[in-house]
Amino acid sequence: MVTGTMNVDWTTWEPKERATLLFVIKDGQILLIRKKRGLGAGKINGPGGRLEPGETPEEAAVRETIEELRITPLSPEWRGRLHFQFLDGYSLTCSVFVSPDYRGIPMETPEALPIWTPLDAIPYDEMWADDAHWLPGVIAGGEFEGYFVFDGENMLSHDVRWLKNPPL
Ligand SMILES: Nc1[nH]c(=O)nc2c1ncn2[C@H]1C[C@H](O)[C@@H](COP(=O)(O)OP(=O)(O)OP(=O)(O)O)O1
Repeated sequence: MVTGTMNVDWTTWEPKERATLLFVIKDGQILLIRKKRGLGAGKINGPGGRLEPGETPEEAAVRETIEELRITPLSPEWRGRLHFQFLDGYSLTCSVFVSPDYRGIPMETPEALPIWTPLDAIPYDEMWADDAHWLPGVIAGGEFEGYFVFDGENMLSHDVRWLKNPPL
């Protein structure tokens, strides 16, 4: 439930939509995208998008990566779940996966431009504001649940709970 002061009761919270993010991490680099359309157009992120009816999050993460970059991510591992409440009432949950390998060659599509990025040079200032709070821990091998309130692109609150391998 959402109140005027935006205190969110996450125990009863239900997202309006479900989506995914997938990061291929290989040879000291992470495969990011410049998103060309949809929610967060212009930002750097991982490939991903909303689930289609009947899909599991893992199936959607693989499908979206094929659609956006023309590669097939291999052995995706579930690493976390993001919960976003927006002030305008929109809400979204997003399952995060990591793949250690892939088949194919990343290509630009109408949806995304692939950007191989060294792990020590991730451009957090061009990404959604929550990413800096959980992506370093995911790269370090952690699993998490993250809870965020946004006003448009402005992050109002963040709470990241590590389930496994919390970052030091
Ligand atoms: N605060 C946030 N931090 C983050 O890292 N990713 C976010 C985010 N808010 C949304 N996303 C990502 C998750 C998901 O991959 C994507 C959902 O955006 P959209 O609903 O626009 O989906 P797309 O247009 O990419 O795909 P379709 O569902 O195929 O239309 O945006």
